[in-house]
Amino acid sequence: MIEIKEAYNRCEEIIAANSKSFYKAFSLLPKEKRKAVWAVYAFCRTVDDIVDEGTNPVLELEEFKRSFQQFLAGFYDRDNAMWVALADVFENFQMDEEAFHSLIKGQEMDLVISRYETLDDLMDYCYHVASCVGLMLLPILAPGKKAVLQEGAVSLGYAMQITNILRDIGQDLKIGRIYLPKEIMQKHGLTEIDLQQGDVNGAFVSVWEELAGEAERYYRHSFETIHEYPLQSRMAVKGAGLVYREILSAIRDKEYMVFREKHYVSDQSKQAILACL
Ligand SMILES: CC(C)=CCC/C(C)=C/CC/C(C)=C/COP(=O)(O)OP(=O)(O)O
Repeated sequence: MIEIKEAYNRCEEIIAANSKSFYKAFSLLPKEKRKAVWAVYAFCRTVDDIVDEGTNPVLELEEFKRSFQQFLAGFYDRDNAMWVALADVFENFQMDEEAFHSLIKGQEMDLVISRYETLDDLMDYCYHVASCVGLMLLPILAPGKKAVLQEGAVSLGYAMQITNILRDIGQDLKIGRIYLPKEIMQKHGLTEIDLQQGDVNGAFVSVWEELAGEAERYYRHSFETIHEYPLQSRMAVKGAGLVYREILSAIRDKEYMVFREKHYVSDQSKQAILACL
């Protein structure tokens, strides 16, 4: 049986090793909230890893869904840090179970869908894999404020996921996935062959910028309600949003070279953004 303190430590290691941006931004939270975010991150990472790295992802995801149902009924592996920490989170906060189910559904979409026809189709995917993370975190970040903050949390998830997609175009192509909606590619005359050839042509930049514009719009919309968060959480949420938004600038600075490289926000820029909050 793993001790609760040890369980949270393990979740901290998971977020620190996998997402420096989120780790840094959410370190601005008070301890109890920070630890809860680590546990939610560990849950998201586990589901994501099953889909991206599992040997039999369909089967493993089914198994994971069963484990989550069992967890909700109070039965879970006491040797598993994620479940132990998450059980503590569910005890201390009014967690939104539906959001957890929706996140899993989003990961299932990744197993069966590798192309998106319309922007609406893509946003439905973004809702499941990222906006739902916002809804999972909301009861921790802003207890009792769902009514006023839900829309902003969903928007921030949309914005971040579009950013993530625009950063990971090359990596996703390698595993056979194209998230850029066909209707937007067609509008600008970008073909799948251009993408496969890693051609940063005018059409590619137009598609990229159209989606970046969508992301920017969602970031702005989410920031409109930031004052509704309790003071303790405000800087962390705004910081996470600003740091993630900065990825778009980092890619523009590198002239949209997303096919062979992954662009990060430098530690210095992260520091500068967080210091200005
Ligand atoms: C209210 C609120 C806080 C809303 C935001 C919700 C949120 C944090 C969504 C995550 C979206 C996203 C693109 C995650 C990538 O994680 P990753 O681990 O792959 O990150 P990486 O970019 O560091 O690789």
